Amino acid sequence: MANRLMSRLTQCCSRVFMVETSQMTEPIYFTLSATPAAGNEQLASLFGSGNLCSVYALADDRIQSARFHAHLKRCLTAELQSECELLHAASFIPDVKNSLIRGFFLQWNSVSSSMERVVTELRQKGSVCVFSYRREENGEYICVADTDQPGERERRYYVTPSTPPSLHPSTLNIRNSDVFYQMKDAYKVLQECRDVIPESKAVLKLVDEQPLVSISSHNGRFPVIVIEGLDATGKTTLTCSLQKALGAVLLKSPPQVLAHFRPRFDAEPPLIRRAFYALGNYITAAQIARESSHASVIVDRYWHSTAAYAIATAVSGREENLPPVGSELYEWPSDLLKPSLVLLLSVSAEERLRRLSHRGLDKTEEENQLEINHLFRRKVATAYKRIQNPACIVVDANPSPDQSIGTEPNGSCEFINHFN
Ligand SMILES: Nc1ncnc2c1ncn2[C@@H]1O[C@H](COP(=O)(O)OP(=O)(O)O)[C@@H](O)[C@H]1O
Ligand SMILES: Nc1ccn([C@@H]2O[C@H](COP(=O)(O)OP(=O)(O)O)[C@@H](O)[C@H]2O)c(=O)n1
Repeated sequence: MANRLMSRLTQCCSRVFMVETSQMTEPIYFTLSATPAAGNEQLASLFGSGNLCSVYALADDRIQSARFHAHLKRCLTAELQSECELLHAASFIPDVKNSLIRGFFLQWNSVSSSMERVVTELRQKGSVCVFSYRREENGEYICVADTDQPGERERRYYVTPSTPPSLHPSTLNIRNSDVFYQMKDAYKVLQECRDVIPESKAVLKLVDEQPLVSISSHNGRFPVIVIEGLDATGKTTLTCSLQKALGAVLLKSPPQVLAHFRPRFDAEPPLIRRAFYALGNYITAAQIARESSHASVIVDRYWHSTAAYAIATAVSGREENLPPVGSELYEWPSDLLKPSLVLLLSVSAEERLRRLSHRGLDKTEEENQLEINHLFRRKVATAYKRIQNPACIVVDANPSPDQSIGTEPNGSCEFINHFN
């Protein structure tokens, strides 16, 4: 099986390979070709020192592939932490959606017995594809890959520099791997996981029990206001105040009925985790449709959170790598109930950290990452603001609750004064 999948990686001449040497710089791109080609500075820096190989986890189905990729990362990180540098790598076909296959690029300097052992063990595994790289004395860069061709154990390729694609390759797989634009697509992922994650059945049952909500179910009798923002921007504080002030019903996404499943799905790779949160929005939508017929509804996080976090996590590296403004990836799902208003609470990085430190609650792994990773936080904030139809109105949430909260200079309304 792995050999067949390996062919998918190597025999396709139009495939481009990418190695990310740091979060802040442009990845290194190259192709594998049958004829020698001149290198460039980037390849020289990559091949400059030590031993190199790349590893891709491959399986026939997407659930196995996603879980195996996460497993491989855990193994490589645990086994090789001190001995080698683990870089993110990927292979893709430019402009071809869902062609991205993620992997790792390993760089190690000395002759390391555990590196040799791990690489040999990986080669023997059915679902791992390993490429070795070296620089020849004549200066050519060579990649050696196993093959499944009769009479041929391995094949040599010349590593050839490639120009960066116009859109960052991690955007190729977002649709239906990180963000789901119809309920049936997220539903399908959890259906495919039923055997490996039994909790999926219970989640699907909860989804099935909800009455079907058409996007026009919210007929506007009572307003539905969604409050969005990064952790500790004051969503819970504001939603509670609004609930009291407006006599509104308070809902959240994911809904309470899914709360105890979250730790289970938070531990899964993005494909499964994001499908879980996507389905949560549809359960919340059914609750919104029900409640908004007799009262105003305030919702603590909804679709904007699901999409913004998913896109910011899926897109590696710099903020510029995010899908551009107007990309179809920021569209609202065609079958998800729309709120009347979405407010995005925005606080400065300093104020947010101050609030987090006062709160002292347990934080999810992702939130810990947010705290140390300003770049990721900026990407989430930018993705929030690019989501369209409905777009969110940015609210300056820096003032304390007893001060007025207005919109940011580019915002469009003075939303609420003295919400306490
Ligand atoms: N406007 C505000 N000014 C100062 N502190 C605030 C404000 N809003 C919330 N807080 C405090 O910041 C922390 C995070 O607020 P919370 O409402 O739980 O945020 P979220 O729900 O967005 O994670 C809490 O300790 C809360 O008391
Ligand atoms: N509607 C939602 C809500 C949360 N989420 C995910 O859940 C995480 C934050 O949810 P949370 O409930 O811990 O956040 P707070 O409301 O505590 O700030 C984000 O990192 C998202 O990945 C989502 O995908 N969709």
